[in-house]
Amino acid sequence: MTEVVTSGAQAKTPSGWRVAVLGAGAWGTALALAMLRAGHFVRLYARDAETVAAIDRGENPRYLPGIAIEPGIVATNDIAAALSGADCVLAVTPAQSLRAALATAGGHVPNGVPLVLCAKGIERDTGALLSAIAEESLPNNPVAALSGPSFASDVARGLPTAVVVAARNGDLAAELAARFSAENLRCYSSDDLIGVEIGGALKNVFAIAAGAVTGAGLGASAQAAMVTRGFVELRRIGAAFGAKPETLMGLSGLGDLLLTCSSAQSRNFAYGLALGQGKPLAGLPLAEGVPTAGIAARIAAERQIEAPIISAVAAILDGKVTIGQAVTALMTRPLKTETDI
Ligand SMILES: NC(=O)C1=CN([C@@H]2O[C@H](COP(=O)(O)OP(=O)(O)OC[C@H]3O[C@@H](n4cnc5c(N)ncnc54)[C@H](O)[C@@H]3O)[C@@H](O)[C@H]2O)C=CC1
Ligand SMILES: O=C(CO)COP(=O)(O)O
Repeated sequence: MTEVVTSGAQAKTPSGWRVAVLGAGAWGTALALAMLRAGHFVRLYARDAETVAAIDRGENPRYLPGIAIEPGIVATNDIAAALSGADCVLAVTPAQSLRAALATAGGHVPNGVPLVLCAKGIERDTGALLSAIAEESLPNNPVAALSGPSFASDVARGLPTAVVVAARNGDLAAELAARFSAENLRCYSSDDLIGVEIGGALKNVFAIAAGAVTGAGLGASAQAAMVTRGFVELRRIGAAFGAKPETLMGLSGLGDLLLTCSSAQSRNFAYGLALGQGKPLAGLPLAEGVPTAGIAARIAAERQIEAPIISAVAAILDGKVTIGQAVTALMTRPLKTETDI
């Protein structure tokens, strides 16, 4: 599976893989840089020629403004060229575009190579987890997920970051984690694919809630209460899907909640902030929690899982209730034992 490429900036170490990254937005570009630094030969697929040209110039101003893209990444808008001979594929489109992206990529992904899902979300129309979409779209490729507290700009700048790589096969997860790790990217491994996916998908919904709490001026105490009780909902939904509780206590659950519920650098938090401040929402950058909130609320209702914060976020986003009404409803719910998970 490995090949030593000896020419120019694309030279790779003997242990380097040919890694294809699908999606040249903020996270795809950051991960392409991380893979390059880990010694891999990287091809980055962008749908538009403009992004390819920008990356060739050493920048991606639309998605990672102000960050220099090191030479060595081969950008292309030719999907066949991006995937030809790949040892590993990273899918880094938005969650709602994954199915379409894999349909385009499908015939070009070499059989048997791992497909690593790097998006965070649940498919709005079907309720499918991204691993289910991947296993359906590419049945001949083992599926993994990379998740955890990791802002694209931090990773692109090479700041120290820890993530988790999960696959149903723990040996595959460990191999991917070892191959992806580099000086400033520490990858833990896990065999709890579903737990890692659910943590990454649902934290976005709570990040919107956290932004809204801040934007509406409800105070730091409300913020802490919301994140804590949100975590309870995450654990309930995770349990219903068979996730291990310790996974949700890890980087892809608690870790990413801590990051994105406390920083306006998070696009989901920023979306909630604008919502709480009554500012316009149109034109804001991708906030994966928006489509995920509605479907997560539906899944919770169908499975009779108590998830009042997720339901409140979905109802606010649908314009069915105001933030004030949602807070009143949450505060006046029947009292209960805290440990009643
Ligand atoms: N930006 C971040 O800090 C992080 C993002 N993520 C996750 O990664 C996913 C992608 O996020 P970003 O890259 O930040 O979004 P982005 O909005 O910066 O970029 C999305 C990219 O996907 C491309 N795209 C959309 N549909 C496509 C398709 N069908 N085929 C090929 N490319 C397609 C777009 O052209 C764009 O370049 C999201 O699920 C997000 O939650 C995860 C960790 C960190
Ligand atoms: O998932 C992320 C960091 O771990 C990025 O969060 P946002 O999509 O909210 O910016």
